[in-house]
Amino acid sequence: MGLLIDGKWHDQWYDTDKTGGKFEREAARFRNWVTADGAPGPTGKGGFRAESGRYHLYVSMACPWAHRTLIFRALKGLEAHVSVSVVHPDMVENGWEFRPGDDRHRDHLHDFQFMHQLYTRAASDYSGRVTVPVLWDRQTQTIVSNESADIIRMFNSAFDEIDGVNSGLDCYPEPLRADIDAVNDRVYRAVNNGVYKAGFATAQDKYEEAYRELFCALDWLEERLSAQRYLVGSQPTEADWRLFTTLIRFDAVYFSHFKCNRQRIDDYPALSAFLRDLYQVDGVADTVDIGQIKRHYYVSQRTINPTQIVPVGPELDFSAPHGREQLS
Ligand SMILES: N[C@@H](CCC(=O)N[C@@H](CS)C(=O)NCC(=O)O)C(=O)O
Repeated sequence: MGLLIDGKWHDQWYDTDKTGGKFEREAARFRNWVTADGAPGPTGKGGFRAESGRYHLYVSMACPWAHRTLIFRALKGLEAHVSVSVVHPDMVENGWEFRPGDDRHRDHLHDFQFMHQLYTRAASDYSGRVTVPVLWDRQTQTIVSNESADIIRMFNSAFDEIDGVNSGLDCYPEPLRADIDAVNDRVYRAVNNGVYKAGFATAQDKYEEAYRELFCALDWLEERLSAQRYLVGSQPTEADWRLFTTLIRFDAVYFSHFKCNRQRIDDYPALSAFLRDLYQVDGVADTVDIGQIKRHYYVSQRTINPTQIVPVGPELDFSAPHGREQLS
């Protein structure tokens, strides 16, 4: 675990001293957008036109933020148009790594050994954390974006004119945007990032604050999902998928490793059925790898789990019936 300073790798854990033990996530630095015609998007510069075969996505199967992008790639039928490389789940002194020679964990474009080499290829003096996901442009040899919230919006619509893309699916429909944004905002703060705020806190009060905010939000989501099948509207939207990637990791990792242990998702009737409902959407199960998820957190975060022992349980069955059809 470390970061780049002026293009040089430094092995260091998150610095929570200056924030009194509170974990604060660093903002992503590459914020350009792929658009249908290459015009600039909401941030960054233009020149990134949606083209089949031009872009490459770097992910970890363990990472909830990268997971969002894999789900959108699958739902939108982008597999043939946006290629993927997967880093190895162990993220230790060199940060995210590839394993040249291991086809499952190779950098298919450069055969780099470390993810930080990709960042310095894009910006030789880069300072900051080296995170996944990354959307890479083969044409200009740079990082388009390392912000998952933006990448899923690009995948949702920018490639729609390309043959074979599922252009009929819109997970961020115009009339629902304000509601989706409002749900996203709370879910991000209290749930997606909330589990990390609890797990990475180095002061008791900061952990407890995050814990309370997290379960208060999960109670609110449970109530909302007891009356409706999806968080906003009558089809799954971005809001559902953004919640999904945290829920699927919760009982296996966040409950124990991050001490988010008031209750499991399995103990919430609506949230657990909602989780199974989304898991059973075509193409989604293939994006879920519980083995890599557990391995990454328990092995990589040695300040939390110094023995690096990976728990065997819990038993999880996301394929069981969800019974939520009648809520549609
Ligand atoms: N804002 C980023 C956050 C991505 C992120 O923090 N990814 C984690 C993995 S789950 C990571 O790569 N962490 C490495 C580090 O912080 O050094 C996004 O949503 O794309």
